Amino acid sequence: MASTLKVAELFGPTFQGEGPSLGRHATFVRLSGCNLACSWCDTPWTWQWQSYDRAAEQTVMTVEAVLAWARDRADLVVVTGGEPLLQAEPLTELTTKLLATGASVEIETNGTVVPPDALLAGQVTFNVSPKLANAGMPDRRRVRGQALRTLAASGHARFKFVVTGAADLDEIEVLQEEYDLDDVWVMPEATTSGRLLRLLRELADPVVERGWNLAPRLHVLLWEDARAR
Ligand SMILES: Nc1nc2[nH]cc(C(=O)O)c2c(=O)[nH]1
Ligand code: SF4
Ligand SMILES: [Mg+2]
Repeated sequence: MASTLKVAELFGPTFQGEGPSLGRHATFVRLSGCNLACSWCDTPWTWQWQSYDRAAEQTVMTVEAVLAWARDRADLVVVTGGEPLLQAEPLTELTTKLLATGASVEIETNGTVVPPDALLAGQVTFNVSPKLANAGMPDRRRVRGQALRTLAASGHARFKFVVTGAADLDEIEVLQEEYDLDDVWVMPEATTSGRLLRLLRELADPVVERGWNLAPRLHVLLWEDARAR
């Protein structure tokens, strides 16, 4: 039987709006389902089935159909969610086939799931966003040592933290020390350009002092909270 993925949205080309590849021409595969429940989640239609109609928001597609949609659409394919690693097996098949077309592939993950060896061994880049206390869940749920250590040791991960103010930064420092995270990016929690700019200005000096990277959310600057941009 053909392997399938639960898909929330296919969109692009657009720009990678977050993290170290910010500004790159990219196309997006947004997978459905998440194992966390962040209070400020900007994609609740991928998992919040009390508020969203699962039958309307989730489409089961074959890996081949997703591949046919994504291939040759952009040099960079970003797979996001939800939490894409909840579908590790078909995700590995999809990304392996995408890489074989010559595309670069990034997976956005919340850093709580250990990727399978076949995915770690390949050329996929992981944009890992471990969640801080500001997401409103206990740390044992959102911080998973084995997953963070495996990702950090893979040589294919960079770490992007969603921050609601400068007071969150000490928490990142603790995680950086404990899990040996060497490529730290800070991103404001904002779905409007006004809040985004205010937080960027608040964060700039303290982030530069700590030797970290700071990036906005380009799609929010351009299109505010529009879906599928
Ligand atoms: N343009 C754009 N860039 C993104 N980078 C990560 C995204 C995400 O939702 O995970 C995202 C998104 O939704 N849009
Ligand atoms: S991990 Fe991402 S998709 Fe899941 S609830 Fe948190 S912000 Fe939303
Ligand atoms: Mg997002």
